[in-house]
Amino acid sequence: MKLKFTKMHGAGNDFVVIDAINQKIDFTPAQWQKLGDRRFGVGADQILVVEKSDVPGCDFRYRIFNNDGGEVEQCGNGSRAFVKFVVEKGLTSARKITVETMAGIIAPSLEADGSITVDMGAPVLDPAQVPFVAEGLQGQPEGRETLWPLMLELGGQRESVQVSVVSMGNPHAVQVVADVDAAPVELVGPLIEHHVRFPKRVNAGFMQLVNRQHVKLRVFERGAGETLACGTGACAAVVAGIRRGLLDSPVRVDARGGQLSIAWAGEGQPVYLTGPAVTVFEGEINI
Ligand SMILES: N[C@@H](CCC[C@H](N)C(=O)O)C(=O)O
Repeated sequence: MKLKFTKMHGAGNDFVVIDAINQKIDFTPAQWQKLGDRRFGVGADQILVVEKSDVPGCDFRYRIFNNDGGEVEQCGNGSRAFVKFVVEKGLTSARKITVETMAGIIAPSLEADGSITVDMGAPVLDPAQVPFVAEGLQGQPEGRETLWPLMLELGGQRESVQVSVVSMGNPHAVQVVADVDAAPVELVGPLIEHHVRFPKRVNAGFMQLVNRQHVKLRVFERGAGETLACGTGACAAVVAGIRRGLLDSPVRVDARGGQLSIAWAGEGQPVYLTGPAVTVFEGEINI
């Protein structure tokens, strides 16, 4: 079939966005992979699908596929692209929408100046629900937060790293590093992503503290590798930093592909993600 798509990005985290309200979509994992493939397909970190929602009060349903073909629960940068897409395509005239995701309901708003803020919902902090297997491990209490040791096999050596575990609908393991540019993201990221204590795998964040309201962040994403920015990763990192008493809301997050801003008022409260969304081009592919 010929599929119409839009290529978009949010701070360099790139997406193929598909209107599945006006096109019939029933793809296999191999077809999602082809759309995400930078050589044999279009190329993207994630493929975002716009559908109608059956949930009362929800404007749309938002589905997310990593470029490895797997469907996942949430994507923060993608949610900004989502609202821009449905407004630009005339699928809604509202600028604030409610969107059903696999992880619950989120509410992105497109402002007149083009900026987009998303109510991402409250973070999940119970390790078992991340999910993270904490049994048998001794967490290190630090303020109200617990840091968990993760044992990694690095070139025949065993090394322990300390991570905070947070779910923003999808799982994150965040560690603080002294210098994010020197952090071994490509080496350590896959080991954390596939660590046995994360039964659904995990997104691995590496955060450098610049000051109490400014961090630098790199994320090795589950199912996509290192991306130029990760919206839920930025939310999780800031939540972890605030809980550890290292950061104060709002926090500027510098990713390699752009800048995000995260605000969080504390436990039980929603996380607000603000940043850009850009339409790059429209296309059609035989799939
Ligand atoms: N880039 C995203 C996250 C996409 C999903 C993630 N790789 C996962 O598997 O959970 C973001 O901006 O949040």
